[in-house]
Amino acid sequence: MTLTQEFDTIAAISTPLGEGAISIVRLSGANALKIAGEVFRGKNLEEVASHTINYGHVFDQDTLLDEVMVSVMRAPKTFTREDIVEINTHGGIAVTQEILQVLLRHGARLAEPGEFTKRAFLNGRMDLAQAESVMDLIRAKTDKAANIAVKQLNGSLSVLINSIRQEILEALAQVEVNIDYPEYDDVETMTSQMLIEKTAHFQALLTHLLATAKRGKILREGLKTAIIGRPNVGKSSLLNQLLREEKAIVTDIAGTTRDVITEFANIGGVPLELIDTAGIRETEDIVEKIGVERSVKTLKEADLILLVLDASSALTKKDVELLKLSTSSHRIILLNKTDLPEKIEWNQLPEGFIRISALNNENLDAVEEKINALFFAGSMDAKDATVLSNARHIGLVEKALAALTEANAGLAAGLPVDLVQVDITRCWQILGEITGEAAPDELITQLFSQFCLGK
Ligand SMILES: Nc1nc2c(c(=O)[nH]1)N(C=O)[C@@H](CNc1ccc(C(=O)N[C@@H](CCC(=O)O)C(=O)O)cc1)CN2
Ligand SMILES: Nc1nc2c(ncn2[C@@H]2O[C@H](COP(=O)(O)OP(=O)(O)OP(=O)(O)O)[C@@H](O)[C@H]2O)c(=O)[nH]1
Ligand SMILES: [Mg+2]
Repeated sequence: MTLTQEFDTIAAISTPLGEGAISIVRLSGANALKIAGEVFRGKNLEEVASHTINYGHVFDQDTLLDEVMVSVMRAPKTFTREDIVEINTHGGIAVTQEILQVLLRHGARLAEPGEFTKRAFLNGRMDLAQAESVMDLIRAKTDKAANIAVKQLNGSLSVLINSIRQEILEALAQVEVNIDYPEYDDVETMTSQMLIEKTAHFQALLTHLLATAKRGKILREGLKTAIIGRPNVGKSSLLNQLLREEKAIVTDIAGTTRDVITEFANIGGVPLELIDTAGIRETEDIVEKIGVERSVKTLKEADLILLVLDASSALTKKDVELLKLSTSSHRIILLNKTDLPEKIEWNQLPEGFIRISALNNENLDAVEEKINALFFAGSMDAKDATVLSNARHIGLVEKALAALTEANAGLAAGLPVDLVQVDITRCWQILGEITGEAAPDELITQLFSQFCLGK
């Protein structure tokens, strides 16, 4: 049984400030019931059963403030592990603020941002990764991002990190045993061999976890997708089709799109940040020239390139150049205008192109399927996989992996075991910062300060 820490009683409005049906003012701490009882007229809150909701009125001295429902939850089975009282008021800025103010006058202290969740963490109800997931969940913009966060709230990442840390600890303990009780003369060699295998194993685990970070980032931020091609091949028409909306101007004049246009589209649950670019060609037009330069830059920064070619004309020098320029990245080649007689030389194209007609909305499903296959290879449906998505966690796993890589290389180069032990211990320490087991106070203060008020 963990003992909770003693803190003063805090209060805050836990719902968004605005006109709504109901707002909640929350109290947490040893005096929550006493303070609420002083302003509430109805049943005696200090006597009602735990986890009940109670009807009554809130008064400021003799002035009636609101008709309310009050939830009473006694420690330790609560979100913060302290006594919690939640006053459900009529949603409205003035009423809710007034009730908060009267609670403050009766001895509660205004909570800092994230302080309820911070107490849940400090009182051992959840670890740091779980607490952070509360914020990730609130900020999630798509259902898939929310799905990652709620799994983390349930402890999936913490369980994984804890088990890796435990394995590392066991390996380190084995080193101690070998050193203290050398049964064989070549104990140093044996220990070193064991650690080479172990560190390689841990490297594999962390590398695997890091690989999920890319997916997490895409789901959170969207996939930067550049639509490129020479003028007039149908890039803007494709953008409009994927958006199912006439966003970009389409004309038969080459050089219609002068600047980069960015729009978000939801393609099979994957948020795409679609970037329509100015057709790439040599040009003397100064405005178009800047547009073309930006297109080339966009192409270099994109996660995905949709290279559009005109199937109704023979390949041009520019097409060939663009094919070369875009090979290194994730690229899908689209042969557009297949509704017209085709003149493009198929045999000069790399395999895997898709024939479409942006004009007639033909075969765009195949484009969506290909995007999913390229980035998620079926893994979008792997609902139970733990995904790294929080930037702080990604950074720490990278650091932990670097420490292991150093250890492994050191062992391979014949460094003494006790030197390498330092790196492995550091890796264990760094991973502990994810769950908060080895997190410095300043970090904790800073993390929770980014929360919203009342959380
Ligand atoms: N009204 C209200 N709704 C809310 C919250 C809240 O604080 N108040 N939450 C706040 O984020 C979320 C729910 N999260 C919660 C998490 C744990 C406990 C809790 O009491 N845990 C106890 C076990 C309770 C039981 O099993 O009966 C515990 O862990 O000991 C409550 C809420 C979302 N909805
Ligand atoms: N037949 C046919 N015409 C198309 C197709 N897609 C686009 N077009 C036409 O091609 C012309 C150019 O289309 P846009 O979408 O403006 O081409 P773009 O690549 O954005 O051109 P720039 O912005 O100038 O680089 C327009 O007249 C479109 O209607 C298609 O699939 N079939
Ligand atoms: Mg265009």
